[in-house]
Amino acid sequence: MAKKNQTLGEFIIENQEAFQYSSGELSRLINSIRLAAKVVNHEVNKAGLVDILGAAGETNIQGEDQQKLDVYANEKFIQTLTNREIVCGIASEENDDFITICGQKEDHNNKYVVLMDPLDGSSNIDVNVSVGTIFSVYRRVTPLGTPVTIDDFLQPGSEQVAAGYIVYGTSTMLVYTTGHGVNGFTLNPAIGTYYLSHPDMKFPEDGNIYSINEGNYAHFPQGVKDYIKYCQTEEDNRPYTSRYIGSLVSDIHRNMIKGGIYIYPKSSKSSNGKLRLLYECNPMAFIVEQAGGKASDGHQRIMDLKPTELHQRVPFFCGSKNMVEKAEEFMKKK
Ligand SMILES: O=P(O)(O)OC[C@H]1O[C@](O)(COP(=O)(O)O)[C@@H](O)[C@@H]1O
Ligand SMILES: [Mg+2]
Ligand SMILES: [Mg+2]
Repeated sequence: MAKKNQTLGEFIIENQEAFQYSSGELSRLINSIRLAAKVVNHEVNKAGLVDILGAAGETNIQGEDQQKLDVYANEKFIQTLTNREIVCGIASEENDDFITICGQKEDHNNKYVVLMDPLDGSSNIDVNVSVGTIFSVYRRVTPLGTPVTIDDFLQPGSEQVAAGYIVYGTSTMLVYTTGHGVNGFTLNPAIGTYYLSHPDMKFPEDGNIYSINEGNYAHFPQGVKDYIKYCQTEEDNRPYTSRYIGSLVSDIHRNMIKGGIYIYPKSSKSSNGKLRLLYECNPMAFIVEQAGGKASDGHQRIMDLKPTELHQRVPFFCGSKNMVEKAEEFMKKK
């Protein structure tokens, strides 16, 4: 049983056996993410003092202006994961294609691939609003000793062996699952150690917070418009409260603690919405489901979707189980 204030290191070792493939590699992988997150956290915390604010001057494959912190975080996570000899491939929001990691012995014998959003909530970096990092881990499907292929990355979310996020907010927290519940660890920056502050996190089945960028209302499907009206109607425990930070990690983290629903739907401006299936929606869906919540594209379970492209986007409905089911009812009607 997870002991409050246990360190992340202790927790990882103690729970290693629970992992079906436990041979220590996944523990080393989580440990390397823990380390890279500390390095990024250090930079985030002093963002105004060092030359890390603003655009980096490049655009990524999504056509977005990369922020300096996007590039910095991307480099730190790739470096740390590569140095630890655990991954055979990495895919990132900031890299057009996946990266093959052949290992120091160049034998392609590592078992895991990592997909990541190194810096989530980029539009909030320069305005000192919380941002995050999201990661998703799979066992490779191609034979050991051969270079990874796209097949190792295009696996349905239900095949994830671990997923998590780091939120760089008023405090820095690492929240993750290996399929045995969800646990949250808070970083004590003075000593650089994460402590178990949120054992066995549970997503309330109901809540009264809805999170959606209503600025796009005119372009939303009718089902979403009707659900927003439902949230705003004076009835039962409604109207709900509208909360939207604009950082996926922070919006879902808040809703997981308080109860609520986050929606980034498709719209007449973006036929598949904005969020990326492989390194935003799948990992958040794994965590949310492990905490008792629900995640779909408005119709189908996110983790049942068969990915076809590295950077594909999907509509995302995620949060308290009863609230997501209500929103899906409205989507069905239209
Ligand atoms: O500004 P919008 O259109 O509401 O989009 C906000 C959403 O886009 C994101 O910033 C996309 O993620 P990145 O910042 O990693 O590109 C989410 O974190 C957030 O929920
Ligand atoms: Mg993101
Ligand atoms: Mg990002």
